[in-house]
Amino acid sequence: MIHSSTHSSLVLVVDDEPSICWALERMLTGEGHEVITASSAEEGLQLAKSRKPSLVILDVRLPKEDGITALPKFLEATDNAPVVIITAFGDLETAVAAVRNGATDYLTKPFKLDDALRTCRAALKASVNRSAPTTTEPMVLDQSVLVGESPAMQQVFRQIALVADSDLSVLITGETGTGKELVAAAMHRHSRRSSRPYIAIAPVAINPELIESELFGHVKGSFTGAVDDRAGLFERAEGGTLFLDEIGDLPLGTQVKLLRVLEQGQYCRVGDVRPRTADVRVVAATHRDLHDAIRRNEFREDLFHRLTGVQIHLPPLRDRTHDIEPLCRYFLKAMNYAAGDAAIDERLLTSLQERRWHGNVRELKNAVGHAAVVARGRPLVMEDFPLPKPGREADGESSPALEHVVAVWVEDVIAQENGDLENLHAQFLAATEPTILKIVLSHTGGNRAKAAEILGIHRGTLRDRLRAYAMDDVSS
Ligand SMILES: Nc1ncnc2c1ncn2[C@@H]1O[C@H](COP(=O)(O)OP(=O)(O)OP(=O)(O)O)[C@@H](O)[C@H]1O
Repeated sequence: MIHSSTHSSLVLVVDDEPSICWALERMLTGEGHEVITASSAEEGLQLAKSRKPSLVILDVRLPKEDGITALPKFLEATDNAPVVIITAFGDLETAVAAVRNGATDYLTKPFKLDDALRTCRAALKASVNRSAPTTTEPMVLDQSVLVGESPAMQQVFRQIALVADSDLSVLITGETGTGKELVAAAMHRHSRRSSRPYIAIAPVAINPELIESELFGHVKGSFTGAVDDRAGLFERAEGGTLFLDEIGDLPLGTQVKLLRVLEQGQYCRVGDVRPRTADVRVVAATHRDLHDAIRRNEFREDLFHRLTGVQIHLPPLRDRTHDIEPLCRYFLKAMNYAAGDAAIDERLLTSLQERRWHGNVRELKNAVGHAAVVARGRPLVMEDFPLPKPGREADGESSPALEHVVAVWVEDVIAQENGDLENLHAQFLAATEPTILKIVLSHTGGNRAKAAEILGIHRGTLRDRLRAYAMDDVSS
């Protein structure tokens, strides 16, 4: 429940949709404010000059001059009153342009009145300490590479726009392939650090013994192989942004040192006692549940709080099916696909929206690429798409941990058996099946009929398998 504000203010709403003006007017007069409305930027500016409102709510899509272009004029006309931008076509570039041009906040249609109210209240409160925007040059709205029309992505765009220019550390969460790295890059691109380096690394990809040296650098002779003084990533990213992917896999010892950088802005090269100062914004990402990692003592709680100045969550693609059409169109356009907009019809779209997409946007992107090659310029059909990536349907989540273990196992076998690799599938079954059989049989108290039912195999097959693994003694 939202509590009422105490002061009455004059609010100007500029929107060419009467229903929006009406809803906002009702909401704000209910709060004790006076509301005036205009249906174009020109009309709104006249009112802004003559009435000097304390808050302007400004739509982006207006009949003649658009809201983003008109925004600096509203700031001038109202002596920097807060402006909340509203748009039905919120994309990242619009959000960033709005904030750059001096908007206090950003709302995407359709919005909940409660959210709008909260935003207006915060904007009115902020108006007291408001200073002029640093730039009044309208930002060029270029093609966004972070595609999304779903309310969830609109919320992500809004968060990026509002925090891009701050130095708050950011934690981006979401399943694999949801676009975490893309969000980190967008945040850097739209920050005042954009002319400085953006460095992305995944600590899991680095030899654990070398992580600290990679991050902080080392001095000559500090360990075998340290033949020279070497700058680490913090030093190389000076003034810019460091993106740490899969932060949940960072060793505990390194977590302590990272915490120090975040808290004190200082670090030492490995083997050196001289602290160095870091001016680096850290953006981290993880697909893991860090609360769970904290419970298991695998992740430091203090570091978690330090990293989450702001948390941005990217929902799985199956929970934002609205994004599937614009993403497909974007990927096809990027490939210059001949069939253009006709490439996807309603039927295909429905089938694509029904898929689980366990590999999220990455899987969709690869699938569209595959389909485009198969279809060779004609409109796409479902048969052109590769089979779905398997995932755990039971809880609707893929299991990256399991995937990882399997990947490590397979790669190990390949590395060990180098030349004479054969029967890999049988080897994998032999390595994993006894465990499954043992656990299911113990669950059924040794009842084979029940176990076969749970496993979804014939009782005779189960008997043969147990014999093959010399597990005959587990029975009933
Ligand atoms: N909203 C989006 N618009 C356009 N492309 C996207 C979007 N989201 C993801 N992609 C594309 O999908 C692929 C995967 O994205 P990305 O690497 O950012 O995901 P991730 O969440 O960091 O994955 P992982 O956890 O596996 O590292 C990339 O090719 C990226 O360009």
